[in-house]
Amino acid sequence: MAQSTGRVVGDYLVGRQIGSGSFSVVWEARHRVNGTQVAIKEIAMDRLNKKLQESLMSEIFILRRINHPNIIRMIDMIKSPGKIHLVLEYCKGGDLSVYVQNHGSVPEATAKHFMQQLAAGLQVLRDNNIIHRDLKPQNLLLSTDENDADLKIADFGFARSLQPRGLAETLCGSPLYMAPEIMQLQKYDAKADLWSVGAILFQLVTGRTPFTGNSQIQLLQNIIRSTELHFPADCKDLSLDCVDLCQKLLRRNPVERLTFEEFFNHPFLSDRQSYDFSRSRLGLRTMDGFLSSGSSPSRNMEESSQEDCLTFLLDDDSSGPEGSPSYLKNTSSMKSSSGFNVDTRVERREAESSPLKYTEVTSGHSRINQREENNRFRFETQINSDRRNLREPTRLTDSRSLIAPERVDDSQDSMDQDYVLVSGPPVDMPSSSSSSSKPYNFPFKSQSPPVELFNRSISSTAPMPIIGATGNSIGQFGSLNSQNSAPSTSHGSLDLGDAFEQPSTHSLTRIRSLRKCAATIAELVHERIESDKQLEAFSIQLAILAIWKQALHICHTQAISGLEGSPNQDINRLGRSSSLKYDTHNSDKITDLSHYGSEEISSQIQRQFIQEIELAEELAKSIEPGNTTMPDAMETIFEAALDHGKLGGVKEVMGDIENAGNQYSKAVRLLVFLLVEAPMLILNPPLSLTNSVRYRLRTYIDFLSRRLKHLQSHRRSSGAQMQGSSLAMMNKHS
Ligand SMILES: Nc1ncnc2c1ncn2[C@@H]1O[C@H](COP(=O)(O)OP(=O)(O)OP(=O)(O)O)[C@@H](O)[C@H]1O
Repeated sequence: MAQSTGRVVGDYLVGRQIGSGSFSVVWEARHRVNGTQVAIKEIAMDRLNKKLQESLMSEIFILRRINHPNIIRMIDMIKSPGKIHLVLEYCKGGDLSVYVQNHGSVPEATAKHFMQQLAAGLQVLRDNNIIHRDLKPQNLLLSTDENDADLKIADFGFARSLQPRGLAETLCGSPLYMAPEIMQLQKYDAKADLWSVGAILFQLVTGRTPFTGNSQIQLLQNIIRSTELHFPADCKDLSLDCVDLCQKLLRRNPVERLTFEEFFNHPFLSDRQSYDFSRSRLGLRTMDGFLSSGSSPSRNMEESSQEDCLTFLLDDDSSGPEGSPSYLKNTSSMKSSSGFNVDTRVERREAESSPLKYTEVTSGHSRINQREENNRFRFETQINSDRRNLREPTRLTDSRSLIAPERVDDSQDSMDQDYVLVSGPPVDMPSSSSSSSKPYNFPFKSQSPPVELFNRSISSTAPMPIIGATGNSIGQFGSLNSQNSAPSTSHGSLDLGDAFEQPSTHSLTRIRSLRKCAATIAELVHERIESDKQLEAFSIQLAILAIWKQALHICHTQAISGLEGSPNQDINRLGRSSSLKYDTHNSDKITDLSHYGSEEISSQIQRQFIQEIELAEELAKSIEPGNTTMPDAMETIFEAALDHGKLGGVKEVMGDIENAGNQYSKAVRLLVFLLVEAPMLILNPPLSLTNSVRYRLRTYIDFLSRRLKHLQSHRRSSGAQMQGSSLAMMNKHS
């Protein structure tokens, strides 16, 4: 019999504690009149910021709508000062993780029973357009501790949004059931839940998780490296159906993974006697005058498959109930925010990308043992790189995510955190025509700090697509050479995507451009490391992660058709660009891509990305906890571009044409990155450029390109002169 604490919450007498989560304590309790046993989840509201409070409300909203035997039932919600108590049906059997701990592997029949129950619960979620995102045994509660217990899905995204996966968790925890696309911060869809289902099934029947790793990085590496699903030797008796279901659920590529309909209809679950799926269709209830919706038995398969592929940004948990992590917006606009065809099928099991989000270890309630075990990654610190904190001291223990490159802030929060470029009349800008013929009239004032490009704004809340770049000088850069910074070579051609301010829509061209950006910016990181500016290096490194994440995203989503169907010539171009001299940081992996197919390119990018994460880890370790100000990577990059421009000017004055060209090229690449790629990256907050700043960037690029052209013609003419004199010499000698 539970020991009562003597505390009363509403009509309930609170008993012993039965569990705890990151932001909650769960108590066993009884109704003081009828004695009904319940679980009370107590949440301290003062620990939640506004966004999290909204997520909690979203969870409550979801729970109140649903009445189904396989979804934890919320009986009541009781508010008290500073606290919210969710009165939940009591699950005597505890959670499935305890069951698995106690039983090890379970007979297939038991696994099938749990899977059927889970499928029924998931069907309700599907009907309500809810993605759970964090399905794992700990979130599956059991009505009893018997084999035929009812399984109930619990924890709808609230805890998930409370614990955005971040660096610390990335490094210290191991989300054994999390879909790789979520780990990689890809856009993901409802199928992410199906990966988790596969991992849970695998564990039920084998007694162990399909993939392991002491950290999220290791786990991800293991998932990526594996070519097929390995069942332990002692699991030979598993039915073909069971093995087949595990394999089809645990496909890395969500496109290849089973759809929900296929899952629901899989032969392993087809024994319906023990469970009636149709119950799930009746699961909604009317509450608070709110009519349930979305229960549509007639939904056809096509519709369901399409919805499986609805994507939304990771951790889009910020805009109230509908924007909560667990609420799948059923709008067509969500279908492909990337603009790529997510339905593209591939023959291969492609490895996905892997940006890992940076967060904290703040909770004392971690259930993940590795956290404690892994001192190497003890990461008591949280560095907030949000640009909004650029000039504000940021406590390293802040629990906000670091870069969260996948995050798009909600409008309210980003009101005061987005930076846009200062509007107003362009300053220090020579006209293109005047600058073109005057060798030293470059727009970089060497003695004064560069004009501050990035500024706070309360007027911009969302990434602004670059539009309206018409017929500007950018289009003239085809002859520039920014991609090739090797001093000994000519300056080649500058890849500006489609020669406008939009990145190329061609996947390989875009990847190539991103790769070049990453390589150039990587130089900055190394320069900063060498001059012991770890914090700056770290913040820039996060931008590099965002770049690779974008590349991975391209591979992952469209690529498949884009890469495979791409002309060889483009692949070769990608290969040729590997001669970047300054690509030391990245060069070993992404080398000559011309020899590789799309799958290999994708895995190379993944490996590269993981390397970059490792560097970020290293840098993060060297940062002292405490109050610190996170530099703004975009500003740093801009300043570096100006420095290169200035230095190029100096070199040109000194007659060092080769180095002048290199400096100009680097400056151009960084500026092009800011103009073309950076606004398209998923940064937190996103980078928005005003027209005047775009104009300024274009003008700088234009100026530099003219200088480069000038240098090139100078080289050509001196080369011709040299040739002429050599010929004369040879003639003389002959
Ligand atoms: N209705 C319930 N009946 C019985 N036990 C429960 C119930 N709800 C939660 N528990 C127990 O309490 C534990 C903590 O639950 P809670 O939902 O607060 O956190 P969590 O989701 O497990 O963790 P986190 O919030 O960190 O993800 C659960 O793992 C489970 O063992």
